[in-house]
Amino acid sequence: MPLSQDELKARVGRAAIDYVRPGTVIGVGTGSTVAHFIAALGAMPERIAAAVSSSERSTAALRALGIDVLDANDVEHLDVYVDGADEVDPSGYLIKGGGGALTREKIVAALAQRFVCIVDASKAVPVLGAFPLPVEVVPMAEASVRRRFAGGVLGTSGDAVLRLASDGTPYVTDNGQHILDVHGLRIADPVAFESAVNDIPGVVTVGVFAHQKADVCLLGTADGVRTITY
Ligand SMILES: O=C[C@H](O)[C@H](O)[C@H](O)COP(=O)(O)O
Repeated sequence: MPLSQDELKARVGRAAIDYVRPGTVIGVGTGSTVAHFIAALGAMPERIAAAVSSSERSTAALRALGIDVLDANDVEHLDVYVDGADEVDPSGYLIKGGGGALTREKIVAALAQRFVCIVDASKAVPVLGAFPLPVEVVPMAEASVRRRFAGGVLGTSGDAVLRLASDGTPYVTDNGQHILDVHGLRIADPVAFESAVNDIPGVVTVGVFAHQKADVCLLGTADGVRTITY
């Protein structure tokens, strides 16, 4: 029987423990794949000293396991940051933010020496953009940012849709902002594209992680966990 997507996520979550040195402070991402990594952290015989977390959700899960969570302002440097992704391309460039945590994820990733990305094989793509690109925006800029994507950014245009919560109201991030999910993009140059979107007034963070790309990707496949180093 083929392995379920969740089992592939669990395998890479457990495999990422090999990149964690006991006694260090590490960065922890957000999402269903990271939930498996957090569970594995809790089971480490020699524990980490503490974590810096990228979301309220991950903070709660870490604290429930007795793991200390530090404020990012009190940490200058992390050995490693472990997080999932919505898409990963052959260079280790990512789309992230499907779970809404992109801004804090980028902040914590930027503190780390090494970004270990954990994904199941369905996330590997030749070119970023099939997954609707999350863009965190200040609410008063939603219409102008939407128009900018409709008009095209670096030769690719898309339909930016306001993300809604389950009750139909706008989804609100941990930072009190909204998210536009941009459909129909084809991101040929992730580095230039990330910078171009960050320059649009009202954009808090774009979910392209090119300046904070993965250094290592643990890809969960039917044949086992594949390690890709960029
Ligand atoms: O905001 C959420 C994050 O970027 C997640 O890492 C990403 O959406 C992947 O999530 P999952 O591991 O649940 O597929």
